[in-house]
Amino acid sequence: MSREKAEKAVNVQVLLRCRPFNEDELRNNAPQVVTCNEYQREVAVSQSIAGKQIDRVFTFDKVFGPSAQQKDLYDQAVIPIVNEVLDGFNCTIFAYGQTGTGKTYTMEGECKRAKSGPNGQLPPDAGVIPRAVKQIFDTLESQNAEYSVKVTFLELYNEEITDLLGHEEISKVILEEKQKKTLPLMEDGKGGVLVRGLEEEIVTSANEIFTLLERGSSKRRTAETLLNKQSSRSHSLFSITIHIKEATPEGEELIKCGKLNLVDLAGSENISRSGAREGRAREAGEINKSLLTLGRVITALVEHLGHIPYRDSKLTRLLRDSLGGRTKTCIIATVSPSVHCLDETLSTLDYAHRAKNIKNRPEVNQKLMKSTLIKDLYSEIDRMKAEVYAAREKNGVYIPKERYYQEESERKAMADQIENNQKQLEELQAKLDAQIQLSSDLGIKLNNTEKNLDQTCKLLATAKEDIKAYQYTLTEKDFIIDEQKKAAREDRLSAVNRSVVNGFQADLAEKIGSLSSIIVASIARQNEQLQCVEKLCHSCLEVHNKSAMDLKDKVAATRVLYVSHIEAMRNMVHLNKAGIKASVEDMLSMVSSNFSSLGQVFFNDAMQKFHDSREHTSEMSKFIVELLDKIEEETHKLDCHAARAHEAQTTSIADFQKAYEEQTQFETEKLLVDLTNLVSNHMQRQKELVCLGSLNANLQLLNNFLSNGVTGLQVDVRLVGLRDASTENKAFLDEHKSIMECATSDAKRKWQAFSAQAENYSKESADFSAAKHCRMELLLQQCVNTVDGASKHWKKTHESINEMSSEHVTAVEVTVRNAVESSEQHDLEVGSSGTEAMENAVKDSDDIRRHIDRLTEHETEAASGIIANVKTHLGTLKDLEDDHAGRTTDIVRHTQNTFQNTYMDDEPSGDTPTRSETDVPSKGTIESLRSQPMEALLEEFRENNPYESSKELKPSLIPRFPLIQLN
Ligand SMILES: Nc1ncnc2c1ncn2[C@@H]1O[C@H](COP(=O)(O)OP(=O)(O)OP(=O)(O)O)[C@@H](O)[C@H]1O
Repeated sequence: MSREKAEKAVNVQVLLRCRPFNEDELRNNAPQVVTCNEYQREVAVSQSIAGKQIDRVFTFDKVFGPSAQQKDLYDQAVIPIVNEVLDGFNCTIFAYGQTGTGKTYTMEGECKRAKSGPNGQLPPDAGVIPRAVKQIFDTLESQNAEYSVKVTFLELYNEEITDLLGHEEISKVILEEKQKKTLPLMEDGKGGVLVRGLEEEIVTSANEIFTLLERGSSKRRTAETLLNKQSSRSHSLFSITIHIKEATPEGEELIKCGKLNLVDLAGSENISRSGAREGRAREAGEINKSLLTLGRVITALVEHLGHIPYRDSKLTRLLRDSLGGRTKTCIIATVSPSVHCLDETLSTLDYAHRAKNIKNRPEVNQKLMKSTLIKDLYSEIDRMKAEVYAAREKNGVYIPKERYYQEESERKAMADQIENNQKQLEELQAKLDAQIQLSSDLGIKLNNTEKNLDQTCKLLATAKEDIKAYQYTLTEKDFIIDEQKKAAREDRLSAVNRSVVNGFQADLAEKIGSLSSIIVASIARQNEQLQCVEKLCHSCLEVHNKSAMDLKDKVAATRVLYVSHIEAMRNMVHLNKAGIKASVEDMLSMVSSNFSSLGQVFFNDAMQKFHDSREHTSEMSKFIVELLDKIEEETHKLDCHAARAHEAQTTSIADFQKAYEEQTQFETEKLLVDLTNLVSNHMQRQKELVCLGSLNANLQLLNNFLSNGVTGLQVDVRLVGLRDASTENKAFLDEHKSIMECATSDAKRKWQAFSAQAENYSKESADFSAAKHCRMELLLQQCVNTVDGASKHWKKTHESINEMSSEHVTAVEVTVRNAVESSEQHDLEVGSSGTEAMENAVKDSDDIRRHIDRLTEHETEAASGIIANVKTHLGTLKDLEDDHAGRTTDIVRHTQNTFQNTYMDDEPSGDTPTRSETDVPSKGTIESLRSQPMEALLEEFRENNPYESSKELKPSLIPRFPLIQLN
């Protein structure tokens, strides 16, 4: 192969299509074993081999999974091929796969009547053939080219070819088929095949081809029924040849030629699976012949063997150019996803995978000039005529010279090869004979060796039996000797052991006695200490109770004090009120007496003034009454507040006391219960003399518990509550004091205003009196002459009026001053009583706080006492524990010493020299020997050790350990 040609070589393109599950598979719920990865162009097949799941992965040029549509496959894989046909290449597409995997579906499609619809669209199920036809015609039409298209549609069944486009009546075809069985095959001059009698239909439109296809398919179906053919066992070949007219720039006409072969192969399954029986075996064989030859052709092409067996089947002869020739080839392998087809799927995948390695050297068909083409056709006709003539005349086959020479040389080469093979065969035969001779010699030797081996084995068995008997006798002897030796040694050792054990027992009893007395003493001490703790707890409780009682008394006393204070204040207020009321009444009565003593005639104006003054006085009196009411109200409020404060304090103290008592009681009870448990646990543990370490844990528990008890007295919270209540009281009293101060200053102000006004009134009335006096003097002067006697009288009257006025003013002044003084006094009293009450409250609060502090101190002292006590107790227990530990270690050490050093048993040691004591037996030995003579010993030995089981010693003869018996 030249370099240029090798460069042009292209691999056969192999696609894989996996169909979806069919209804049967879905109904049977068949597991899926094929997985397609279209993107990676991989197909994975899951196999279960020896219980292991193994995946085999195959890679192809393109992979179409179950969901791939007809259009997808066509667009991605076939369109480029059809374009190449239109460019003048010859291309072939094979569909290869097991029956029922979709070869026909892929090539033809479900819709046999694949005629395009009104808008030229094909149905979605249309396969490769209708789509290719449509693409070809669409392209030619769009190019406005001059073209001619020819189609052939053949069926290859049982190595017989049928033209599916023949115009004969079906019955005629069947008759011909039955008579001739086959259409004769002639070879053309170029190594291709010419099928005589085939009709090449010249068509002008896609629809015409669809009609022809339909006719061909129906012919096939009829033949299937009438001739009992099975379409799955036939190969179908649809070819479409295109001639397109082109013109050179010089105006010469050229013909471009391209051919597309679309082959739907028979089912690839083996004969047994295809259901071939008896009469059909030949048929199946023939089918296989085509497929097998196809496989062999592929192998030869892949392995670059010199001879490619195209001629061995009609299929390979028909498609010779598509396999390793100048044609571009594509194989579509079809598989099922189901586990039921696993074997066939794997075989298809292997087959298709191998086919990937076939290399073709596609060449574009030379464009022929029309004249050349016509010339060629004429010469073709001549050649064919010559062939026919030669066939008729020579009653044989006409073969062109070149072909003859080529075949002759091939034949010669094959003859040479056969000769070579023959020689190789002979050499191999000689080698085989030599090997057979060698193996027969070896067989004889092997027989002899086997015989020898049998004899040796028998001898060995006899020797083994003898050895066993000797060993038994030897063991018998050993046993007797051992028994005799043991008896002597046992006597001695048992005496020593007994004294050691007795000594040890006494020692142990003494130690245990002293230990138990120590434990009893320690328990008594612990009891004492625990009682001490209990007492401390009781005293603590008493202190608490006493403190609580004191607190109660203190609070009650405070309350009484408060009540008495408030009562005193209330009395004082009443007193003041009564005094003020009385002085006002005095004043009123005085004013009214003055009023009555003045003459109605002369003192109308003065009366008016006095009337005003009385109104002012009554207003003042009202104000004072109001003031007193206010003071009373404030006092009442103070009283209420004091009662509330007292109540709150009493409640909080009672709560505190209750909580404190409960907590103390609970803690004490818990403490006692825990202590009792602890003591009983401890006693129990002491008795068991083990687990001394747990004492520490118990003591730790006790310590924790007591510290919890102390910290559990949460008095601070309640103290804070009391303090808050006192502060609240103080704030309230402060507020009350400020109210009282306000009221007092207000009253003062009013009194001052009132007294000023009263003074004014007095002055006015004095002025008024003076004016009257002057007027009266004038009148008197005028009437002096007339009323002498009356002069003295009026004088007296005037004097008496003056006197009365001054008296009246003085009396009012005195009254007012008294009222002011009493008010000030009252103010002072209220102030002092408020201060006193406040001081009392503060003092009481401080007392309570101090009392509680003292209480806390007492408690802390009591708790520290308990802790100190417990610490002492802990120390004592630690000493106790150390003491116990020391003593226990003594016992253990002593025991170890006794059993490891002092105690001895009947264990044979290598150090003991072989003594001659057997010769001089002790008394005990003699006795034992007397009671057990040799025969008896032998009998005992044989009874315990029958000859068959002489290898195993009876348990009684196994040496015992010294402690087994003691414990
Ligand atoms: N990709 C697919 N999508 C949908 N249906 C499919 C597909 N492939 C095959 N089938 C269906 O599976 C059934 C068998 O398919 P088909 O007749 O094409 O198989 P085959 O390989 O040509 O079998 P045989 O060797 O017997 O001719 C048909 O009913 C077809 O419609």
